[in-house]
Amino acid sequence: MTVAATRTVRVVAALIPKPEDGRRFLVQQRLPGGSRALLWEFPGGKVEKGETDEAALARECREELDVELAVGRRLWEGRHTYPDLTVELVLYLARLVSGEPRPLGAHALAFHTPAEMQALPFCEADIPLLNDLVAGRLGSLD
Ligand SMILES: Nc1nc2c([nH]c(=O)n2[C@H]2C[C@H](O)[C@@H](COP(=O)(O)OP(=O)(O)OP(=O)(O)O)O2)c(=O)[nH]1
Repeated sequence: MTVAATRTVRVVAALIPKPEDGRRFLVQQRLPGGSRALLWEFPGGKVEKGETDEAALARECREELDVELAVGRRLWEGRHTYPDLTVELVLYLARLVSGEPRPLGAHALAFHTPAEMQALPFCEADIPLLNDLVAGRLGSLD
């Protein structure tokens, strides 16, 4: 039996605290119809060739949310293999510098606490991340 190797992509994601409310963070619901349809995720996307993680995250959030971000420290990194794709997921702390998030590339946007996120249907790659976030294992999020 041969097992086809899936494509591997580096995906950067942002943990963005709600302004004036450090307990809640921005999450987005994926569009219907595509891969991982209607599952929730952190804003971000694939890193392009020659791009830094920080530049990719700022570009994705400009394109998908119409906001400018200040990207801070790396919080978490993990790998997950879906049937179609292997994702190297890297989460960064980020702050909104300007703009109000708009769902330009998502079905919905919401601010939630980590415990509330655990009750949502989230992308599988994020489950260990959410466990660490809820348990306070990502360190200071200020
Ligand atoms: N932005 C983001 N993507 C995530 C997370 N968790 C997770 O599994 N992913 C997956 C979903 C997508 O397959 C991929 C991100 O690719 P993308 O944002 O460019 O979205 P896309 O719809 O073009 O992706 P795809 O069809 O190629 O899978 O990583 C997350 O927390 N944030």
